Amino acid sequence: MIEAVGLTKRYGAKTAVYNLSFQVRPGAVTGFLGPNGSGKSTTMRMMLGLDRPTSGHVTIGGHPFRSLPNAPRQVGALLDAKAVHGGRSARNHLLSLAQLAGIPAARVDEVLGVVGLHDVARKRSKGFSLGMGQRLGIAAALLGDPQVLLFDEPVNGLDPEGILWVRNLMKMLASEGRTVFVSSHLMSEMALTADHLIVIGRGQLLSDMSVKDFISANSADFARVRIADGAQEQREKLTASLTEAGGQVMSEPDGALRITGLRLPRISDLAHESDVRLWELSPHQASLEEAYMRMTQGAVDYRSTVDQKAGLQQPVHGGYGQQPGYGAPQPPVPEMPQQGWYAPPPPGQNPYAGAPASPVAAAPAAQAAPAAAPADLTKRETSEDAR
Ligand SMILES: Nc1ncnc2c1ncn2[C@@H]1O[C@H](COP(=O)(O)OP(=O)(O)OP(=O)(O)O)[C@@H](O)[C@H]1O
Repeated sequence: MIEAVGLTKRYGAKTAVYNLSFQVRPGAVTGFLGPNGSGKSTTMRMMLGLDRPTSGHVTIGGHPFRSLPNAPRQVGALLDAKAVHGGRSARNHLLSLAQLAGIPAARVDEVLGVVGLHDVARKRSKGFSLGMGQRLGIAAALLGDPQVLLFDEPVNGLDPEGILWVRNLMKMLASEGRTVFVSSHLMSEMALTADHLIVIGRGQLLSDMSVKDFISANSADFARVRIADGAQEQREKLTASLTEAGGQVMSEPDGALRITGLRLPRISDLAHESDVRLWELSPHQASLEEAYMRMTQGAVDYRSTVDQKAGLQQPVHGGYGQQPGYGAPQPPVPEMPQQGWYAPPPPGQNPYAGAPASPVAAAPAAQAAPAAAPADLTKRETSEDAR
């Protein structure tokens, strides 16, 4: 198990990590998420004794990394796949690591096989592609057959087959009872790989819960309703009836209706009572990406100025004449923001409201970051970064 308690790291005036406390348990894949610059790598470096906390501490199996006896056999990590002597072959690179840790040479060939690099094992790593470099980094992490594994962006640069392989590898390692802690920006991948999530923003804990709970806490389940193409009158009737019954109705880009606040049987009853024939009535849960975007948008430091729709938009009320399948103007059903990640808010929140003002405000009460955050956590001053 990995345990962080009050972990804080300052670089001069910059607070990279602030008062982080969490546990990473064995037997599960724990995803470590957060926007660029939120402190994930700094946290992992502190776990591995590569950076010293300003305050607080982090232990692995109850010990700080630096006092673990024969650490490479207990903890394997991939932090930076490029940290390899390019003039060495993959095999020699692993052999030198194995020698330092007292690991038999036979294990090197074993892990080369596991990561699929046996055919290029004697080639110099400087000629390796990004994905091959990642595989070599993963091989190094597996070398000591450790119980605890840390991976910083392990699928970076991997092709679809490689991504699938990493996914299965992580799950297999966890199913063997190991502690697997993995950072990634690929939400769709995390949704398939992780059991549990630790989410940080600007160095502070935003969330520590299962993937399922995370999605439920940061978005509402919704129903999708589709009625016959061109059935304009029916659409209006149904929208009015659903709204009257307390539902929130939004129009999806293809003309389907997205409904929150009403359960499926109720929607079905209301459609029946309104004499509206449905082509689709289906339950949906928001994706991890949608829930993540909703939770972290207040903690994003680096955002393109080209993105005119940063944050949740006030829905546009108005015509839908150009929507496919609808020749006539459509009723004034609010449109969903035209971003792929729009998620309805959790129950009880106004679906038309903007983004939460801060990551602290967005965090569930039990997981909220400390109220008294240092001043520089609310403002990113990139010029101070001395990396
Ligand atoms: N050695 C350092 N000196 C000064 N500032 C640093 C140092 N290392 C990290 N930082 C700063 O601390 C903050 C957190 O950085 P970190 O690399 O941990 O974030 P991250 O979540 O891993 O980001 P990314 O997702 O982009 O990899 C950033 O503002 C970064 O510039």
